[in-house]
Amino acid sequence: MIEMQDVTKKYPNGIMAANGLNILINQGEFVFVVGPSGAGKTTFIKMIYREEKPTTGKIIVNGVNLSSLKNREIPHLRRNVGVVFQDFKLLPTLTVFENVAFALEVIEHHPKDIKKRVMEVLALVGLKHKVRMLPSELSGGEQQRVSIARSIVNKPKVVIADEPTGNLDPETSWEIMSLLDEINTQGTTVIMATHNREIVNTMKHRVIAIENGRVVRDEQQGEYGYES
Ligand SMILES: Nc1ncnc2c1ncn2[C@@H]1O[C@H](COP(=O)(O)OP(=O)(O)OP(=O)(O)O)[C@@H](O)[C@H]1O
Repeated sequence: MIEMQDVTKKYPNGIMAANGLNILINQGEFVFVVGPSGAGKTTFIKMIYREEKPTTGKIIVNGVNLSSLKNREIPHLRRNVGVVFQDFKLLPTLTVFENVAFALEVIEHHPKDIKKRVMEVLALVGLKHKVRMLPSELSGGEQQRVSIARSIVNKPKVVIADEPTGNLDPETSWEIMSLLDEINTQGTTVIMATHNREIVNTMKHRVIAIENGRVVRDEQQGEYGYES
């Protein structure tokens, strides 16, 4: 359901952030993407939601070949691919409710349906009681919960997370991981780039290691495999 065929990515400065990626990720998998700093993890993730285009090669997401995707079709792709960032990327002037509703409203739902769906996902992430608050009034872990709620509000087939626990303490990181695990258990594919050794080694999911833009390891129930 996510497939990369001979994908390369050369940035204008000449850096090859992807150098012959061939990867197949099936619906419902939970995949950790690991590797040293600068290895190409973020580039890999950005190419899946078309934030970056590959220089050569083919990427297929949910049956859609991203190379032939027109710009006007990108919003449709983004609704099927939820994205979670290390720094949350919430809109600071919008409330918790509005941040989540904003992601949904683009599909022109009835206001009553919007409210129902937003409250449903905020309940799932345990934040029903903070709907009127602004992101600045929340802890880091709570902000990440809002961003997870936003990522799943359109019931995407895939959630991709780039270092979602990078700004969080260990306990809060585990709370976020159990949420992502729950989302995965319900059938959503989860792809997560991380430097967190303990999380990778404890959760025993598929591990894809990238170094210099190449897959150097791809193991089921894999280990983090680096020192830190
Ligand atoms: N927009 C860009 N323009 C030019 N070079 C870039 C750009 N984005 C990333 N790079 C380079 O591509 C390489 C891969 O970067 P990327 O961010 O994908 O690595 P990463 O594995 O996510 O690193 P980290 O673990 O530090 O987040 C790096 O050498 C980086 O400097």
